Amino acid sequence: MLNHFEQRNLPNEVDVQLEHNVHYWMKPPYFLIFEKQSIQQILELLTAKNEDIIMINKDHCVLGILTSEVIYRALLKGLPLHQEIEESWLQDPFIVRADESIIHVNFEGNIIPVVNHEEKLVGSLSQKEILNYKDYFIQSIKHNVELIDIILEIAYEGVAVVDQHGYIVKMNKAYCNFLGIKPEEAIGKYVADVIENTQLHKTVKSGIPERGGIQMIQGQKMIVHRIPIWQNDQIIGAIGMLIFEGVTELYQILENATQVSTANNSKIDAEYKNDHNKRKTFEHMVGVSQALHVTKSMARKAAKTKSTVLITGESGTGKEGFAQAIHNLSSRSTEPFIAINCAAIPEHLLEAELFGYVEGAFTGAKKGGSPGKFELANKGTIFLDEIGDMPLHMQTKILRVLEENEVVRLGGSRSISLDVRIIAATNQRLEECVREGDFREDLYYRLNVIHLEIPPLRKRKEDIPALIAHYLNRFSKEYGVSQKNVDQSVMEALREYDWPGNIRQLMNVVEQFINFVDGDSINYHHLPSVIRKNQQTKTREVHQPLKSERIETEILTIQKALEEVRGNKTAAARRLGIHRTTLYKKLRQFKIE
Ligand SMILES: Nc1ncnc2c1ncn2[C@@H]1O[C@H](COP(=O)(O)OP(=O)(O)OP(=O)(O)O)[C@@H](O)[C@H]1O
Repeated sequence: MLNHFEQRNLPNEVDVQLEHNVHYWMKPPYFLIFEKQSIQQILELLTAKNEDIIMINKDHCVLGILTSEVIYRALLKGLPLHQEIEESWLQDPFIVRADESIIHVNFEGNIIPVVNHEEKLVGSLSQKEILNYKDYFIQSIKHNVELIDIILEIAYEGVAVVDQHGYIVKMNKAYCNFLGIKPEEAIGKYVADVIENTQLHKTVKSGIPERGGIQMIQGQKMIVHRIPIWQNDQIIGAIGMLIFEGVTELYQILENATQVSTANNSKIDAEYKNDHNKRKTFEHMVGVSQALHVTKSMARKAAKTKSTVLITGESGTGKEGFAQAIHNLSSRSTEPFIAINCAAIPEHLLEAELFGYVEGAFTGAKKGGSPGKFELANKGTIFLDEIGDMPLHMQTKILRVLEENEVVRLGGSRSISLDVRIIAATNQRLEECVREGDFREDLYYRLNVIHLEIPPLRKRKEDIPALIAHYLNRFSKEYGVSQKNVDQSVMEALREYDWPGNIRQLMNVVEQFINFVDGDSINYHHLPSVIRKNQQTKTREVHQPLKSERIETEILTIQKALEEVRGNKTAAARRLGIHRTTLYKKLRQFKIE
């Protein structure tokens, strides 16, 4: 009887992928039978196995499932036992692919055939196996939830979580103890009715994270963090944390820390302040978006290598900041970081700037000559900004320096060997420049060893509230004015704006707020007119295709900026927070007079 089973060429185990890459191994036996069997043969098999049967062809492709019910019905009709099974008797099976999640498996029916990507049978799943797994899955979810609860409960910090409307969904023991209430007296209530002086209901509206804020609770100054929770570009709630046991504990920690630092680290501190504070590190790159985290983590990896890095991104996205942060994290951090903007230096001076010159190399050359940026960057890093704007003949010379690791000063003949790490940046699409013959292909590949693409601000809007808060704080300290609050309508307009000048433009807007807003509150009418207009245009044209909408907003923004400065392009570029060359490019591209 068993010769009806065909198990040749079938794998011993099948790997069915579950959620989160958990794998489930299926084991034989397979309840299989080839096509064209007689009723009698099938009947014997069903009696022996008490399972439904998967019918397959010679290629192990599933033809269908045969149930005992169908066979008995055939016999009742009076069909002879030697009658061959007909294809029409087969039931369409519910098939699962080997890489599918078992969570989504419909477990009606006894056996579910599992097929590979070619639709060939690779195994089967029984109802029992699926139910076992579902039990296991539910248990593991329960376990994770319990684990989170335990972590929250043992934490010293008070933790409260609110939903997007400001209603409490979780409050741990530490917070409840501090407030002197039971969790059930807090959960489901509006947070402002439970926690004194809370701002969490505002955090879910503004999206501004606050770390180390001071909040008076029960007459005591508490240190709090308020962190919005984002999901798919939407705020879905916020977490509030009470840190330490009030400010006294913080002072204690601070005192301990400063004692240690003055005793042992004063020299290191002074060096740190002198050197690092002048330059950016990754901590200076503010933002909470996934896109920024991914870019930072790639850049941290790049810092550990010696390779050339090409940073691309729109103007004002932070390319130079990233270049400095990479240098500061690299083994060259104590050596020079020399930046040069290739677009800002007139073509005839660029060569002398980069490679230096010897005495008498040209009229007006300094006595004794002068080293170029490459020499100055020796052992450190040179940052070649706007490399896409470099003239072709200079590209050839840069390539030679890269290949030979040495420079010859202008007018000189002696080669000076160099050990310089190169980080180049551009806001142009270099592949296109290569295609159009404006950029050397060999130099492009030489520079593009590690490519870091910094996303524009409009593609990481979660960063906007954090950046606004950061710059409000920084500029109010710099200008010695009191902290200002941002009205919700202002934050909405700022979040909706596309920021063509990216973070540089955002900085300028915040600086204007600090300089021109008299009271403590920044309201809608304080917004620059381009941002107000943008929001109005967006609301009007919500049904238009996204691309044309963005272009139109950009044109409006540029036109408005030009009007405001009576056509002065340098001033308009400054106002927009973009480089002058970028403005010229955009004027040409959009045919703005
Ligand atoms: N993530 C960030 N957090 C805080 N400030 C930032 C961030 N990214 C950029 N900035 C600030 O924005 C300004 C512009 O950054 P940067 O000069 O590095 O941009 P860029 O891409 O090199 O611009 P360009 O292409 O015009 O030269 C700088 O003042 C920088 O400090």
